[in-house]
Amino acid sequence: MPKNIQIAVVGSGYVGLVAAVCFAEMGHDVICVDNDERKVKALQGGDTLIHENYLPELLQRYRNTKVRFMSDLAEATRECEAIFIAVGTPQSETGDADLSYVEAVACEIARSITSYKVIVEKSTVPVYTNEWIRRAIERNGVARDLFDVVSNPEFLREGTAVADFLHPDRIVVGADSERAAAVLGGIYAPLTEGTYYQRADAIPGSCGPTAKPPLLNTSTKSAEIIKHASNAFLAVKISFINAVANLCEATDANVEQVAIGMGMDARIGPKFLRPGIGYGGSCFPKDVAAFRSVAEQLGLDFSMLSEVEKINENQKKRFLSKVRTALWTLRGKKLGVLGLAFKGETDDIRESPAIDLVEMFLAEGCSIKAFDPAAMERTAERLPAGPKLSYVESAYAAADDADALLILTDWAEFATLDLKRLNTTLRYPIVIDGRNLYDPHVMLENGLTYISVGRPSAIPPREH
Ligand SMILES: NC(=O)c1ccc[n+]([C@@H]2O[C@H](COP(=O)([O-])OP(=O)(O)OC[C@H]3O[C@@H](n4cnc5c(N)ncnc54)[C@H](O)[C@@H]3O)[C@@H](O)[C@H]2O)c1
Ligand SMILES: O=c1ccn([C@@H]2O[C@H](COP(=O)(O)OP(=O)(O)O[C@H]3O[C@H](CO)[C@@H](O)[C@H](O)[C@H]3O)[C@@H](O)[C@H]2O)c(=O)[nH]1
Repeated sequence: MPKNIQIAVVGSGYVGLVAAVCFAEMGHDVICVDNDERKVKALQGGDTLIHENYLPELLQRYRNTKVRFMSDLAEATRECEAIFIAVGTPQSETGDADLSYVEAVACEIARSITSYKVIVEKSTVPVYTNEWIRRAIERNGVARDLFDVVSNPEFLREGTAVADFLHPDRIVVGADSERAAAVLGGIYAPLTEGTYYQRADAIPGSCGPTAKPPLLNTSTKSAEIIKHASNAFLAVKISFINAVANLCEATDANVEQVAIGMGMDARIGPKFLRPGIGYGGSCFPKDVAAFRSVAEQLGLDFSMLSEVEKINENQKKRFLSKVRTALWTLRGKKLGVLGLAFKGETDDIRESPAIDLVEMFLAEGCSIKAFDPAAMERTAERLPAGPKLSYVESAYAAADDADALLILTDWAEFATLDLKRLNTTLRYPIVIDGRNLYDPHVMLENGLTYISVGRPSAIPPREH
């Protein structure tokens, strides 16, 4: 029977908050610490602050009981055996990960250690950070036998964060001490022993009642590299398929068919081969840059990653050119925009290619009516509404009297629009889709001119 462990999670953002409620769901007692008092109060009051499936239910179930929110890291450190650091590691001006938040937390933890603690690096950090945290804690006068630092990278995706956390493909624990590895083994035991999945009220996901996700024990450095290498590899896949999509456009081939054919090879796999306007979000852009920077600092040539970044940037420019070609000119054009978040099912707009494109179209003299099911409030803080930009309440309001409708985010609801209604709402029946959400035949049948990514310009007959 897995035992209940006292856990502190520092940072209550996308990773910290999800980890905190999921650890409670796994049976542990959790203190979630944030130095943003406003967030702490909101969470104590039951406001999730971010848009994630299952998060409201879990927060409601455990808030102020098995998950307590506070800003006092010293108290949390004293009470808990394992302390997960889940604060931001944004990109610095040089491309490196900015580790100042991690450092501040490590030093604050060090000042409160009086008994053995496992400090867990959950934030995404470059190789050697584990050693660097350890030295920072020692410099604060903590005896070496009073703590260990473990690397336990997180692989959840936004939008499916809770299900991903509770149904991981793998759990990676990088530990240079058996004692610390055993604590982490205990924390994840409800998943690795499968007891969680036998519960009738378990959050559904990929692991069925008999599943047991593997826990991979590694060195701390290997764990750190696993995280950066995994994100960089996924970014490679996306840029690769985007480059193939461009080749398909040049030859009137169909990238969707090409991706299916490639993905059927078990060595390649079908996932992360969706072409579009490029990857965004708070992870891939910064993690690819940080991994490239690590290689540079080690004197190694990993220029492949610079190419990945270049292709990614270029995808947005190609999309803009497509819209320009379809409308002859951009100046003065009225565009309906569907999607502002960096991907569907999230309200996160960090490094969103959709927002980059909105800014590019505004700079070209277009006016925009934009709709996103969850990200409009955040976008309006960055790009306030004005004479050229308005935020509207539905996809059809965005399309109303527009010269073209652009699909920039792959929200599920954008894939099931009433096409007849769109046709009559738009000024010109043109849909330019940066996410390939529609079958071109269906668009044609509904009288819409449809332009997407990596598919033939003239629509060939339906395939049966
Ligand atoms: N977002 C994801 O999908 C994802 C997935 C896997 C890994 N990661 C990594 O996890 C880390 C966190 O990412 P995030 O998206 O949750 O970030 P976030 O910005 O949403 O949340 C970070 C939180 O840390 C808090 N914080 C900062 N300094 C603090 C301090 N000194 N004490 C207490 N709280 C403090 C902030 O107030 C904020 O609430 C990053 O390293 C990221 O790369 C993110
Ligand atoms: O085939 C694809 C898949 C994704 N994307 C884009 O890539 C970006 C990232 O998507 P996704 O990976 O689903 O979202 P994240 O929440 O950023 O998750 C990534 O980044 C996290 C933070 O490190 C990791 O934990 C996850 O494993 C990793 O998938 C988004 O802009 C997507 O639109 C594509 O263009 N094509």
